[in-house]
Amino acid sequence: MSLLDRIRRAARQEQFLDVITAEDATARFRAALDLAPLPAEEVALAQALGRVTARPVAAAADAPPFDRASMDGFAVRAADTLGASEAAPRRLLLNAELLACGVAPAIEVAPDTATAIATGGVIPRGADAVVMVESTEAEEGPEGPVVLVCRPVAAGQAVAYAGSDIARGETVLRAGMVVTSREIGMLAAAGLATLAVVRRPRVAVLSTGDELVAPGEALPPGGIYDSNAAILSAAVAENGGEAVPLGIFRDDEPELEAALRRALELADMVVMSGGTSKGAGDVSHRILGRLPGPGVLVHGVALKPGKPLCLGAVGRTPVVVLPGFPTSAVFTFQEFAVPVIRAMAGLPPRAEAAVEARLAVRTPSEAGRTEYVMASLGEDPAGRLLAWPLGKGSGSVTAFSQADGFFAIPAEEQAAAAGAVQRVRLIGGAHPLPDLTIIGSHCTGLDAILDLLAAEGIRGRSLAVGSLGGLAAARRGECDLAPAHLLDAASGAYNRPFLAEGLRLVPGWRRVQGVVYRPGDARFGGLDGRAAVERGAAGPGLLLVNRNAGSGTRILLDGLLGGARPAGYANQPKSHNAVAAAVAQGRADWGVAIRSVAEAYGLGFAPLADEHYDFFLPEARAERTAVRAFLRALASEEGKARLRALGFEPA
Ligand SMILES: Nc1nc2c(c(=O)[nH]1)N[C@H]1C(S)=C(S)[C@@H](COP(=O)(O)OP(=O)(O)OC[C@H]3O[C@@H](n4cnc5c(N)ncnc54)[C@H](O)[C@@H]3O)O[C@H]1N2
Ligand code: MOO
Repeated sequence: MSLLDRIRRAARQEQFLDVITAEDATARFRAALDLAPLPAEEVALAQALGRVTARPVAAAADAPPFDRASMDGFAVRAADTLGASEAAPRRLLLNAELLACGVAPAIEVAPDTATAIATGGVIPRGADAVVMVESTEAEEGPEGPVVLVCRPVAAGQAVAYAGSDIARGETVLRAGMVVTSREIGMLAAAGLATLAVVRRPRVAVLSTGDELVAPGEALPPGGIYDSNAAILSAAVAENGGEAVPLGIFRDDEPELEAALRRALELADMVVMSGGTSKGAGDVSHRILGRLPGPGVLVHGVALKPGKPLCLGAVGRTPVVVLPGFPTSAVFTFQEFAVPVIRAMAGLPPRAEAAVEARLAVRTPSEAGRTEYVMASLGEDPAGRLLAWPLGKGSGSVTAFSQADGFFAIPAEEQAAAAGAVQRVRLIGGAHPLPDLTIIGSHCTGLDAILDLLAAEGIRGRSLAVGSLGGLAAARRGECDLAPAHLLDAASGAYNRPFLAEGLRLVPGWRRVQGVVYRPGDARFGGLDGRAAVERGAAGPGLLLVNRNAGSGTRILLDGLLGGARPAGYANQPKSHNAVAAAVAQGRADWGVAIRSVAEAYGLGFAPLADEHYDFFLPEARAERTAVRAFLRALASEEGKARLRALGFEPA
C-alpha cells in the first residue's frame, strides 16, 4: 500500500451513519435491547454483599422465634407482683428450674410462683413478665426457696415476644436492593442461608489502538497507557456489572472481528473504545455487518465530548464502541452504557444530583453539538457556588476524573457567558467543596505543602488556570490563594508589582530557571545560562521550544533574546514539562524550564535566573482555618525541607 493510500485509510472522514441528538440515540439503542434484569442466581449469604436482590425476600421464621426474657431475673405472673414494695415485698415460691438460654421450660409458672430466667431464656407457660434480679431478694422459706419481689411489674415487662423483630412471612428485603452488611444480618436472623440475586451482567471491555500499552509496561516512543480499559472496568463494577477485561487489540479488522466474536460469546454486553472516527469506525460497521443484526444503530451523536460514539446490537446483546479520547469515552459510557448495565443488573437508575452554580469565566463552545463542560466547584465571596470549567478537553483523563460535575452548553450557542447560572450535574453525588481553594499556577512544590495539610485532614484543591487567571480570581475573592510567578518586565521584579487592593502577597519559594538541553549535547555542555541562550539563538540547526505568551518564562527568554526569533520560536507549549519533554524526545534542542523539571527528565541544565513562586491571598480569606494551616505548613521546617528536596528554595 502506498503512503498516500495508508494516509487515506487512516484519515478520519465523516463516516458517521447520521449525527443525531443524544435523546434520539438513547431511544434507538433502548428500543433494540432487552432491558429487564438478568435471571436470578442463588448465592450463599457470605457471597451476597453488594449484590442486587432478584425478588422480595420473606422471613422463613419469626425473630425472636419464641417469647424471651430481655433481663436476667424471674419469670412471674405480673398480677402476683401488684403492690409489691421494699417494705412489703411479695413472696413467690421459686420453681425448681433455671431457664438459661436454650433451655426448654418444663414447669408452668403457677400463681404465686416464679422461675429463674436468664436474658434470652424462653418465657415459660403461665408467666407474662420478668422481674429483674435487682428488684428481688432471695431467702429460704419453710416451703423451700422463696423470691421476695420488691417492685411490681406490668404484664409484658422485660419480655420480647415471638416475631416482634421479624414476623414469619414478613417482607424483609424488596427486589432491586443492594445488599449491605445490614441486609445480611436480617437475612441471617430470619434463618436464610442463601439469597436470590440478579446475575451480574458480564461486560467485555476491549481497547483498540496500535499505540496502546498496558499500565506497568514500559512506554515505547509514541505509546500511550490504556487508561480507558481500567476506568471502564471499574465503572462497570460500580454499576452492578462484572467486567471481563479482554485487553488491547490492534487496529486490524480480522483481529478485531475475532475479539468481538469471542466477547459476544462471553458477555452480556460489549464495550470497546478507540478508533470510532477514523477508518476503524468503518471497521466496526463492517464487522457488525457480518454478525447477526440489527448491527449499528447509531453512529455519530451531536454531543461533545463523544460525537463519534457508535451504538449497536448483535441480537439483543448491546455493543458500544466509545471514542478513544478518555474523557469522551467515559462520559459517553456514563450517559449511554451505564443505564443499560444498571437495568440488566436490576438496579434503579442512578440517583442524579445537581446544583446551580454561576460560571466563573466565559466558556466558548462549538456550535452544532451540545457541549458538556467538565467543571470544578468553588465559592464566591458571598458563599454562592461557582463553576470553573476544567478546560482540558476530551483527550485528557483528568477532565472527567477530577471534575465535580458538568454543565451543558446548548448546540445553538457558541459560548456561555461568565456569571451565567448553570445547572451542574454532580459526578459521584456528594457535595464536594474543598476546605482550601487554590486557583492559579500549579507547581509540584504546592503538592508537597498540600500533602502536609492532607495529613491534618484539610482538603486543599488546586485549579491550574495560570498565574494571571489566578490573580483575577483572587481579586474577585473567589479563591483562598492564587499562586503566581509573574515577572514584571519593566522592574524585573516578580509578583509584587501585580499586587492589588484587598490582596496580600505571601512569599512562597524560588525556582531556578535555566536552559535545558539533552545531556551530552556538546553544543551546550559547559556553557552558563546566558551563553547557552546565545548559542541556541545563533544556531544553525538548533531548534528552540518556546513558552506561551504571558508566562514568566517567556518574558525572561524574550528579554534575553532581545528581539531575535530563533528557529522553533513559534512552538509555544504551556508548561515546563512540555518544554522538557520536547527536548528530551528530540523534537527540539533547547528551551527554558525550571531545574526540578530538568532533573526529572534527566536533562542538562544551565541556570539563568531565580523565578519567584508566591501566593496572592485575599485579605478577606486570611483568617480562615484552612488558610492559616496552609501558611503554617509553608513556614514549617517540614514544609521547607520538602520544598528543598524537590529543588526549590523556600523564601
Ligand atoms: N479530522 C477529524 N479528527 C477527529 C474527529 C473528526 O471527526 N475528524 N473526531 C474527533 C473526536 S470528536 C474524537 S472524540 C476523537 C475520537 O477518535 P477515535 O474514537 O477514532 O479514537 P482514536 O483515534 O483511536 O483515539 C483518540 C485518542 O485517544 C487515545 N486513546 C485511544 N484509546 C485509548 C485508551 N484505551 N486509553 C487511553 N487513551 C486512548 C488515542 O491514543 C488518541 O490519542 O477523534 C477526534 N479527531
Ligand atoms: O466527541 Mo470528541 O469527544 O468531541 O472530543
